Amino acid sequence: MFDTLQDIVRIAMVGKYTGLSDSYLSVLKALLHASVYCHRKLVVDWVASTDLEDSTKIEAPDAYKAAWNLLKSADGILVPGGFGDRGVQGKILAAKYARENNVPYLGICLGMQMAVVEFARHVMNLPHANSTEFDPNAKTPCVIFMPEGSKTHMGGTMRLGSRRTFFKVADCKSAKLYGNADYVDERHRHRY
Ligand SMILES: NC(=O)CC[C@H](N)C(=O)O
Repeated sequence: MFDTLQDIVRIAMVGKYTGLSDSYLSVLKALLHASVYCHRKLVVDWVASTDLEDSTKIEAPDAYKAAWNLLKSADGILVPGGFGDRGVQGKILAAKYARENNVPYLGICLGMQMAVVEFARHVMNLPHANSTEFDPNAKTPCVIFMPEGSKTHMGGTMRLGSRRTFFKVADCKSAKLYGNADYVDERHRHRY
């Protein structure tokens, strides 16, 4: 079926492990299923998020240009999960580009958290907005350590596995995405 598809859909995958597609295997499989459903031939362009950053413009201008060209030719931008602050600025830049240019953006875990930081900084005019994962003393924390976790036991404290989330707000956009459900069971793997 995949081989018969003609029209291409380009997805820019902006992450850290660009040389290691195994770590994003489930994301790639989901994209493949979704693209076949939409009768599109999936092309995934891997973009190292650090290559989108200003420092790369100076240190490796060709890599910077190539990364931005890939991002700009994408039909959709996906920023998957991740840990650690390397490449985080590039993820924020990708989210900003997507928002300003109306390119569909899917942020998973860290990718979603960075879209929140981007929106807070550039739309809500909160320049110090950050996740406390990257700045524990952030003046405007907008992604915070989950109170049920323990700061002293890293690794063992992640919110892992299925968890029920209730939609409590009337006319809630997230609830609509889930067909106006009262609650949703989602898989978690994060500390913030
Ligand atoms: N799965 C993830 O992407 C984790 C995001 C972030 N590092 C957190 O711990 O919340």
